[in-house]
Amino acid sequence: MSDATLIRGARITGGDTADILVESGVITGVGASLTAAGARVIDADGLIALPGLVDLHTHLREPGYEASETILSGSRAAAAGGYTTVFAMPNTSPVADTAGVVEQELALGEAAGYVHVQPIGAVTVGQKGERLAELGAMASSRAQVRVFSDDGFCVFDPLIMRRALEYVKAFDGVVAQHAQDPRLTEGAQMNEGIVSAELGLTGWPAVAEESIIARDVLLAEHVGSRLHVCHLSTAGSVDLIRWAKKRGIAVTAEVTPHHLLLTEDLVRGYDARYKVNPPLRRDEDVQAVREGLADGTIDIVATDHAPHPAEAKTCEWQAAANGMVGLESALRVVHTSMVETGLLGWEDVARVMSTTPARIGRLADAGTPIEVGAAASFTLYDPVPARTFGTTDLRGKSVNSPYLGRELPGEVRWTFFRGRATVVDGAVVEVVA
Ligand SMILES: NC(=O)N[C@@H](CC(=O)O)C(=O)O
Repeated sequence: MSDATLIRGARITGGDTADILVESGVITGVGASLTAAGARVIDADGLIALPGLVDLHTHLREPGYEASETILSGSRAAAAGGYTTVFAMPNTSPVADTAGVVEQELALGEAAGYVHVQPIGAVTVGQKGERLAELGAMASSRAQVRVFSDDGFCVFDPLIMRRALEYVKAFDGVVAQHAQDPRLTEGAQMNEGIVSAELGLTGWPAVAEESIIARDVLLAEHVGSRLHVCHLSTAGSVDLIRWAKKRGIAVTAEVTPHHLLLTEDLVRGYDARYKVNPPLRRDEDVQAVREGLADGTIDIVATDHAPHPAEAKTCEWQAAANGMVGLESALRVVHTSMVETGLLGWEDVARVMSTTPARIGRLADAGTPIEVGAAASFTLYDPVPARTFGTTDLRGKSVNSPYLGRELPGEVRWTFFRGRATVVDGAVVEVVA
């Protein structure tokens, strides 16, 4: 029997309409009026075909915090959002700071089968910031780690940061920095500014992010290495990255969907779903990160999907954990914040949510355009008008989404990972067959 799938009439990356033929996990045809005897036919009229999304910043919580998420549940959430690759942050228990842990994560991702789970290695042992982890061993392991981060913590010691930047050059790796001066943010609960003063909450000042970015772009220039800045959130940070790129420094930067849409004003209700690190910022910052993403200063959108159990979120603000789930909503949030505003077209969305994150993470077989010969990893997105985002839209283990009850456009209708459907007509498949 044929394993072929014929997708009829999708708008390729939001542009011209064409059929897509998939056989044995590979795209074997893109064009008008394709035929394939015995193929399963999918009517994609009105749907936008995008290369499978690639998330450079996901927290999957396994090993160690499986009550919040597992590699399997997070993979399902990813597929629901149109993703075919997620880079898993190392703040697990044990921390992913050895070849053994990253290989275990890789294997669990393969067993789940929904997306490629690409482990990120910790920069320092136990993410404690004191001495370098086994970066070389993780790079040469079966997981072939190329991205290293202590995300959740800043690599604060400048000498350790310098050594990490120097070390990863040997295998074309990149250090993804969580830019947060820990001293300037001790006890911080939200963005520092007028709202924090009104609410009497300890502030997280923009300068705590900006001063680390300034230091690190200079270090990256000094040692001639690649630096990636995680979840950039302030107007000043955008200016610094713009300056660094103009100077020829090899820096890339990401923004999260929530920093493209939400502001600190939401904290006024003390609903801990809006508590996140870095915190939601001012409207001026949201405008600046949108412009930065539109003009290429910011390279990518990354979710910072951070699942937490109900008890860590349905409590008083000060006791609540930082973090929001984001895999299932990311494309819809980018649709409303960047496409509906005219700041990005769908080709740009494919670039910032698929092609460039794969390139930064040095994954050759992810983020590839929808063309003959490429792996059949893509998503079919229906740009339907806004409807209420609800718990049925969430497919992971945790429900700490800031969008519940909010109107968002669009719907992921189908996702294919290496030729196999992971989302079928809006529903995540139980088992990837
Ligand atoms: N982004 C978040 O708000 N939370 C992250 C870690 C972190 O960056 O603090 C998490 O792992 O929960």
